[in-house]
Amino acid sequence: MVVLLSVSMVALKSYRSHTDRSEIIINQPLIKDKTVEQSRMTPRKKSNSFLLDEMGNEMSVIENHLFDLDDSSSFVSSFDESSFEESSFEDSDGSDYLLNVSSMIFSVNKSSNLFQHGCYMRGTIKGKKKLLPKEKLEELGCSQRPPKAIVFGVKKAGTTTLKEFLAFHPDVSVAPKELKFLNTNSLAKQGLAKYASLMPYSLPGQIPIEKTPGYLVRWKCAGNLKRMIPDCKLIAILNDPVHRAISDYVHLRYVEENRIGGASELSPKHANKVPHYEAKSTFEESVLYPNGSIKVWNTLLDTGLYYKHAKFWLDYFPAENFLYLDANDLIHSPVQSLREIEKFLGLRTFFSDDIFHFNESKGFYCVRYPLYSCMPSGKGRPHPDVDEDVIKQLQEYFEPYNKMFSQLVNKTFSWTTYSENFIS
Ligand SMILES: Nc1ncnc2c1ncn2[C@@H]1O[C@H](COP(=O)(O)OS(=O)(=O)O)[C@@H](OP(=O)(O)O)[C@H]1O
Repeated sequence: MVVLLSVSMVALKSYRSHTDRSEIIINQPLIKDKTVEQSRMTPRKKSNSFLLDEMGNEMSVIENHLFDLDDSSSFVSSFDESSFEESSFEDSDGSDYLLNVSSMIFSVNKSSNLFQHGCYMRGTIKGKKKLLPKEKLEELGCSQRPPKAIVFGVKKAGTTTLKEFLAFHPDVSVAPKELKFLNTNSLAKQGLAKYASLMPYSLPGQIPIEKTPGYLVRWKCAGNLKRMIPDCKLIAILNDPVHRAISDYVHLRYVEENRIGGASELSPKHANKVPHYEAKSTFEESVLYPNGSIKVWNTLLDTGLYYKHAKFWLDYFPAENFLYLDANDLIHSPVQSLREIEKFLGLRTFFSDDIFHFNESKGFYCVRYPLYSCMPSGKGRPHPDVDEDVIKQLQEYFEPYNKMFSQLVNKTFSWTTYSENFIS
């Protein structure tokens, strides 16, 4: 019990260190007669650990944090009462320990608006957002508005993570799913009102954003968007085209083998179109003919011709409407990428280092405050070992296009030039 109380103090301190208006109070220890260590070793049940939002909804935050705990073996092995107490009061580490606390329930004071985000309550069950009551929506001027900005590229460059990160900004309202609205002419013809009806609610001052990373390479989307939202801002995150192709290949094989949504990408009806996807049993076979020449028409590769795609879009929107980010920056310094977006969209500065923590086991930054959020399990799949000569051949193929793209957008990317030892 003594241990539980001391852990409670730590948790309280951790939250307070992050917000002035923290109203979070410890409600009660969940497991009264176990030590923290015992409870940490117990397989977690959803019902064992949750956070209540203002409206009394369970939030998945602690559940997610527990997932993290399983990854942090060094912490588990070094854990004991004294080390916990000793190190837990260090400022930056305190909140990490908070992530590992499973043995209590927090409740949020009803007067706190810590978990309100725009027209929603954030972080209700399974991370879903819950719309505010109707009267409140009216009072705040909430409505479904068409996007003012779109994350329009590129598939497998970290767009989901970017969207998840952006969703924390108080001045944006992000569509939780890819709308793919511009992909289909018949849908796009239904116009702005239809587009808006698919978007999340936003406050008058918020920027509504959707992310569909396929837009960049589907050229008809440019015309469809221009007709509806001629001043739309367009953001793309771009990774090394060789790495991207491998990631896309892994994704397609997974889709194919599991026959899940998206299988149409491999459907034979597309086989005569150029470009189209081809994912054979190995990556090498997918991108090279038996004689060793490159299948340039394969969407796995065509998508990485950023110069070609960006140039096409420039016929529809002025250069200042585009922001191209380097995926490696998002991986290594998410705040830098997000600040670039804030500047581009004219948003106030919100993102800072203490919002993120580096998840060692995933190898990526995740959000740790105000709610834990990390990439879903479908991301970060292991990549196959690709023949080094094939990698080199693809790098040689892409490099001239990478350079042309850099000139076009006046920016150097970490993958613009492949050095001798470039690791894909
Ligand atoms: N936090 C973080 N920072 C930077 N990059 C990250 C992060 N999380 C995931 N990833 C990488 O994103 C890859 C998936 O990209 P997308 O989300 O664009 O995929 S998708 O097009 O929506 O399917 C995914 O590719 P794979 O590793 O091939 O799965 C990850 O490498």
